[in-house]
Amino acid sequence: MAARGAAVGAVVTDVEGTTTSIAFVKDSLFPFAAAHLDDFLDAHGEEPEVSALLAEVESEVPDEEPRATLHRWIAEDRKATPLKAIQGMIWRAGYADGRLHGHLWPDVAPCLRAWAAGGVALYCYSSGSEEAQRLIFGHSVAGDLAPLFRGYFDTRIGGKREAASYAAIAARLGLPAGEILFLSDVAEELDAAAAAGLATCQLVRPADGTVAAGRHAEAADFPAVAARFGLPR
Ligand SMILES: CSCCC(=O)C(=O)COP(=O)(O)O
Ligand SMILES: [Mg+2]
Repeated sequence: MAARGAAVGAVVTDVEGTTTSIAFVKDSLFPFAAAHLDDFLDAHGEEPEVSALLAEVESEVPDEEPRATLHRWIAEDRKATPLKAIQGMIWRAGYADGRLHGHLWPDVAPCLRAWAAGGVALYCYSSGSEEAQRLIFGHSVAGDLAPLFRGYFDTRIGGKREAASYAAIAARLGLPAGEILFLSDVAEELDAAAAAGLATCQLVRPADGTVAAGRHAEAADFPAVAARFGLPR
């Protein structure tokens, strides 16, 4: 269960299912990446950054062509770090020319603005790459929210269901773990954060069909998070 009483100095938020609808990620972002993967690899596959990511894919699945592995991983919604990095690079062009706009639930932007203005340090931790996180907030339906965030963490720091990842994030923030509030829709991620000493709150958004786990504080939207944890409003 979430710690109660310690003032929240920082909020670390998940994206899919927390700030953003699951449908946007699954029905817009992932199909966009799948549709443009081949063209992207044809154009950029020899560039050092991309070829290093392809080598990572190949080292994980040596008996399959990396391009086929990436297509399969997209279809399976695998949270594999090199896939996530390549997806972010593909989405970059879509956000830049207006084919993509980052979905945010309407309650999210006003709260993020109020929390940042009130001195709460905002961070993001998602399976999506750091670039994908900057893009979704930087090109959001509510405008450019990227300046509100002090930092972004992806699975390069560790998996979202591992307590060590949250301990590493707390160390990077330089705050006691109990003063950091982690928001997510996924109970196993919240379990890991709580095991590292972070305060936790599960976003249980009816529109996403999230099921309450019953072992963390719960909120249906960001204003309810603010009310529960005494955040600026
Ligand atoms: C950061 S936008 C892309 C989201 C994504 O690729 C993903 O896998 C969602 O994972 P999350 O950890 O935000 O639930
Ligand atoms: Mg999520």
